[in-house]
Amino acid sequence: MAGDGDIALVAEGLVRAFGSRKAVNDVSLRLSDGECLALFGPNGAGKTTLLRLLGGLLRPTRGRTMLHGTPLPGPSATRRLVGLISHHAMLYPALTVRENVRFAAECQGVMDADTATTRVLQQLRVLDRAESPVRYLSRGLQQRVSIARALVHGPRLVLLDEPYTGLDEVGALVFTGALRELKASGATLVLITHNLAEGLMLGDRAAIMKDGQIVHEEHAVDGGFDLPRFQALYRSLVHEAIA
Ligand SMILES: Nc1ncnc2c1ncn2[C@@H]1O[C@H](COP(=O)(O)OP(=O)(O)OP(=O)(O)O)[C@@H](O)[C@H]1O
Repeated sequence: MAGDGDIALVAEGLVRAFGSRKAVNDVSLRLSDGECLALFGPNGAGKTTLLRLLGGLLRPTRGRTMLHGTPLPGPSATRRLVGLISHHAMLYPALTVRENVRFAAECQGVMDADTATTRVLQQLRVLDRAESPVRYLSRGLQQRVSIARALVHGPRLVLLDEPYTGLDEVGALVFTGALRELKASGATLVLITHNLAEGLMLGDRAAIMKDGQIVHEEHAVDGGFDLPRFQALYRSLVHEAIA
């Protein structure tokens, strides 16, 4: 699309219906390289559905998503640019940490899967457990391995659905560091979290979803957000939804 050179992700008029219910109802977004959108909203607002549409993991009922000018879901080369991190570890429990991550690297066509695996395990501070079968790891460590697996191929669009669930303080810090590095390398991030402080810390932009629509969006000012003001705004929108 002309003029969209630095726009990594463009979503236009996305609608996704399940039966007669529209889980996502006319959402448009434009995200640049290195930008992080923090996405908030009450349960059932449509956040996960939107994330899956943005990653080309779900086909929209209407509208389209373009990643660097290529429609999603697109060819596998384009799909390889996407990494999804959720709070479900979805690892092979009998395989070791290294085997799980290397297998993902190989499936994603990474040239030197061994080196990439070691690098990402080091980044997530789980290299010392590389030869342990995943089933012997605590839930928090399993979550770090699942993050490593999602990042091993160096995705340019990283979709995060409540990724901090199950991480302790150290795990959360290590993970935040990894996300900052990703952003600095130019990856585009979309982060769903119910923790406003956490989301606003990483986000350059913040959006609130309600009933399938983005009802509020704002950019960070001077590199940050006014947390108390945003919390009050969020509560007023969500309480209005409950009333
Ligand atoms: N596969 C599906 N089939 C039918 N309905 C679905 C499906 N996936 C999602 N929905 C419905 O779409 C709506 C939005 O769900 P979604 O999971 O996107 O919300 P969410 O904002 O991520 O919620 P939460 O904060 O609870 O994770 C809900 O009403 C949900 O029941």
